[in-house]
Amino acid sequence: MEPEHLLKLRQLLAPQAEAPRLAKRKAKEVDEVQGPDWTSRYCYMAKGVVDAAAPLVALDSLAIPLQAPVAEALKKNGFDPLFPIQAMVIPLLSKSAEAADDEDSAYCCDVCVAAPTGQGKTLAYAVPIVQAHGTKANAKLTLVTQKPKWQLGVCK
Ligand SMILES: Nc1ncnc2c1ncn2[C@@H]1O[C@H](COP(=O)(O)OP(=O)(O)OP(=O)(O)O)[C@@H](O)[C@H]1O
Repeated sequence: MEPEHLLKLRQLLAPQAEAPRLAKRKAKEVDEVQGPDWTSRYCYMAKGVVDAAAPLVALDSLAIPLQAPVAEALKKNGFDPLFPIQAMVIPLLSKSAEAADDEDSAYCCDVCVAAPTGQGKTLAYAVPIVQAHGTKANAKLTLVTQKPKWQLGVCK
């Protein structure tokens, strides 16, 4: 019998006809996601949170104000208001970047952001990186992104 990981790999590489069935199963798994075990601070947003009823957040009302050039660039490019995940994650990561050297701070932590495709994760982590580098010559912010390329190919 084939080992499970090889079976999974084979399914992921299956021809297009297999894709819709696999995509459906994956979407179900997303609803039951468990937090990561490598950090106590993570943010998970349920599927469909960015719909007509979800409150968008005006840039100027963020818990921590953005640096003026960053806010200006976001507005100029049509990213005001922010999606909910951005309004949650940007202030948290900005504080986390500031507290990187202070191990006593509650914000000195890893942050895991998990949300279905299209919820605005890219800016949620990119904005704090730009901000951190704008204020500190030696900003300590490490980013690891996991891109489910196969899933994206099926969803989009
Ligand atoms: N605040 C915003 N206002 C308007 N459009 C936005 C905003 N934030 C992101 N977008 C747009 O929404 C789309 C989805 O955003 P993004 O690609 O960041 O989502 P994602 O969660 O990273 O998705 P994926 O998991 O596919 O990478 C993009 O076209 C992006 O330009």
